[in-house]
Amino acid sequence: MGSSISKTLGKLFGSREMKILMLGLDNAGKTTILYKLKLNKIKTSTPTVGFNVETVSYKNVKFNMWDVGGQERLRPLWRHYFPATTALIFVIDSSDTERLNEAKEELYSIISEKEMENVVLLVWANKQDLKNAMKPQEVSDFLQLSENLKNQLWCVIGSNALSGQGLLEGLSWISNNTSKK
Ligand SMILES: Nc1nc2c(ncn2[C@@H]2O[C@H](COP(=O)(O)OP(=O)(O)OP(=O)(O)O)[C@@H](O)[C@H]2O)c(=O)[nH]1
Ligand SMILES: [Mg+2]
Repeated sequence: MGSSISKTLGKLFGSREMKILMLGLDNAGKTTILYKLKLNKIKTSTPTVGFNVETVSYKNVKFNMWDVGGQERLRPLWRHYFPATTALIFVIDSSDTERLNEAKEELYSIISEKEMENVVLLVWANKQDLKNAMKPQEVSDFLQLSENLKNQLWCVIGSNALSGQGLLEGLSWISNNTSKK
């Protein structure tokens, strides 16, 4: 009841709420991104075992952001977080070129799931501040999304979780590319 009233009010005032699922290999920067957006602070984080969830409000949208641990032994748990996801954010450490192929395989295994076929996909090519980081376009080419994702909206944006560069741009892209109904 309360939730349906708030949804109706939300529609009147143009605000929306959506579930965002943030995944990616361990050490990609997911938790750092979450708390930079939520608190504008760099929280020294240890690897996530389980998940963190925070609501980030931006431009009349409440993004309920789920950040799930990315260590290999935890990845089989990812699918439990799929239901009701509007947007998938896949975070990549652009300086970890040795594990880029592993990241690509994990990304494709997520988006090939039936439950995820209608989500919009944002890839944050993170750690752009590092000298050896691949540029967003290089990450994008490597992932071959334009060849393989014909029916899904997707975008690759460079980010630096420490300074916040690229983070709000990513949320804006999600907001602009999801239904306003
Ligand atoms: N230089 C740089 N370091 C970053 C950036 N983003 C995150 N880091 C660092 O990368 C390390 C891992 O960050 P986390 O946010 O814990 O990574 P995670 O993706 O949550 O890892 P799991 O919880 O194991 O899945 C930390 O030491 C962060 O400070 C970035 O944009 N630039
Ligand atoms: Mg984490």
